[in-house]
Amino acid sequence: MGQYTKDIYRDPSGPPAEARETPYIRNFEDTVNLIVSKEPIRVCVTGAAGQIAYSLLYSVAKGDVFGKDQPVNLLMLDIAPMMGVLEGVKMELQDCALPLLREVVATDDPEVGFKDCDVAMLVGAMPRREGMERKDLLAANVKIFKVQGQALDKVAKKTVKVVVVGNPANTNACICAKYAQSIPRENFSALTRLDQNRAQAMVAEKVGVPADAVKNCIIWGNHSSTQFPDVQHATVEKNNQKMSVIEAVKDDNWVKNDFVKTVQTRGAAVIKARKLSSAMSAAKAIVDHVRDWWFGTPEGTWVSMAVMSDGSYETPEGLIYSFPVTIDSSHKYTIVQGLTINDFAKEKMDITAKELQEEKAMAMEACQD
Ligand SMILES: NC(=O)C1=CN([C@@H]2O[C@H](COP(=O)(O)OP(=O)(O)OC[C@H]3O[C@@H](n4cnc5c(N)ncnc54)[C@H](O)[C@@H]3O)[C@@H](O)[C@H]2O)C=CC1
Ligand SMILES: O=C([O-])CC(=O)C(=O)O
Repeated sequence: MGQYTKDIYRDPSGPPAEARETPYIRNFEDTVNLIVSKEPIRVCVTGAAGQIAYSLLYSVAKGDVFGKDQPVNLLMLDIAPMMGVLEGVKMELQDCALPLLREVVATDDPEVGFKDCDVAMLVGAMPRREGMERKDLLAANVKIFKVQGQALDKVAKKTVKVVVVGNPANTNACICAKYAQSIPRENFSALTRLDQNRAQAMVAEKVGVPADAVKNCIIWGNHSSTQFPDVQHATVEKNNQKMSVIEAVKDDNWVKNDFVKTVQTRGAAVIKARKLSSAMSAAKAIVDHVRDWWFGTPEGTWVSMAVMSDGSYETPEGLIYSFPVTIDSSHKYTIVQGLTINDFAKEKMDITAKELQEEKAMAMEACQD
């Protein structure tokens, strides 16, 4: 056993000696050996001094995303005035004494933050306040993603997986990919998992089942109030019986109106109540998004990710549009094909595509100067 393993055994918070003969401890030893033998991966979180990152960093460092046997080096990026705060976050992470956490870097230089990174979680940007739409942040935020795209292009691994969270997330991801030409476009995504989780939880409450009994809700399009949350192909398990959500809910009016509107405006409702935008639920959604990208989706299940459109479902190519995807064990996602799109859905999907086209045009212009 290596030095690191011995240190864990000396740790008073480790397993009691009398428990070492139990099957649990044999598993513990296996896990420790795996941790010792695996190379750390490099994970960058931007906006690391902000509120989403405060939850997210802990989840990443304790193994919720990349597994309990995968060591991580955390690269935390924020802007110069936040370096003092970031030092505090770094101290707290160290004080958690997490066995998977190896190196912690705090920096305001994107080329340091993205150096050789395997995964980049781009959270850092200005959040909206009450009364704003996410696209109102475009002028302020889009240039951040131009600079970060250029830095990723220069120093990140070419296999880096990027998830953009900072709003307007889809368009920021589009700009980031554009300025990182040496990295495949498929490696860029934007977060719509929070919308999916909201939709799933809302349906579960309506039907009276736990959230994980609801599967395959879809978010189409933009992470904005034009997104289309769609349960036409979703299923629910109730009393050991699997059925379609439409059948379980038995309320077409709710599905087409209240449900859609509530998911579309949930972010604004949280801001109104908290005077700050969603943070805990956003961090949880980032964990879900990246974990599924890393490990793959379970058989028969798809998840929503905003990815580069290839024209599927007649969406304009070259937009970062949210689709249902399945993911294999080699981190490759595939847009689910062949779903029936009725007239109601088609109309909603076109509205959100149009908004994304407009945002992209505005973003390209903002990046010229
Ligand atoms: N896609 C989604 O589902 C969601 C997106 N968001 C968005 O995430 C973003 C972050 O939200 P919060 O953490 O609540 O905001 P926050 O204001 O608490 O933190 C943002 C952090 O980003 C930093 N930052 C600003 N410019 C930066 C740059 N160029 N490089 C690195 N860091 C930079 C700030 O200094 C700050 O520490 C916002 O744009 C918000 O609208 C929030 C919730 C959900
Ligand atoms: O609404 C916002 O501005 C923050 C966000 O993206 C969300 O909560 O979905």
